[in-house]
Amino acid sequence: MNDIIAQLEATIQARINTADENSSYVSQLHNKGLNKILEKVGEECTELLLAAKDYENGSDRESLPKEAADVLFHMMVLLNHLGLSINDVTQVLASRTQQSGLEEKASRG
Ligand SMILES: N=c1c2ncn([C@@H]3O[C@H](COP(=O)(O)OP(=O)(O)OP(=O)(O)O)[C@@H](O)[C@H]3O)c2ncn1[C@@H]1O[C@H](COP(=O)(O)O)[C@@H](O)[C@H]1O
Repeated sequence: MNDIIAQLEATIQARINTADENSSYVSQLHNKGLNKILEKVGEECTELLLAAKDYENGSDRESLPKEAADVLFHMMVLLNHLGLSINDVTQVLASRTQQSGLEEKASRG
C-alpha cells in the first residue's frame, strides 16, 4: 500500500481511538456518527463530479485531484468508523487483478 495512505490510515485510527473532538476533525466526525459521515461522503462525491466536469471543459484544472483526495479521505474515515480498513478495499482490488472487468461482467450470467 502507498506509504501516504498507510500513514493516513494510522492517523485516522489513532484519532478515532483517542476521540479528542476539540483538536481533531476525524474524532469530531466519528463522534457525530454514521449519518454525518455518509452526508460528508455524499457531498464530497458530488464535488468530485463537478470538478471532473470543470477539468474536462478546461475551466478548472486544479480542483480535481483535491476533490479526489477529499473523497478518498472521507471514504477512509467511513471504513474505519465501521471497523474496516483501506486494506479490505485493496484486498478486493487485488483479488480482481487476474480477471478483466468485462470477463467478470460476463461471468455473472
Ligand atoms: N486529509 C485530511 C483531510 N482532507 C479534508 N479534510 C477536512 O475535511 C473537511 C472537508 O469538509 P468541507 O470541504 O465540506 O469543509 P467544511 O465546510 O469545513 O466542512 P463541514 O463544516 O461541513 O464539516 C475540512 O474540514 C477539511 O479540513 C481533512 N482532514 C484531515 N485530513 C487528514 O487527517 C489527519 C487527521 O486530522 P485531524 O483529525 O483533524 O487531526 C490530518 O493530519 C490529515 O492528514
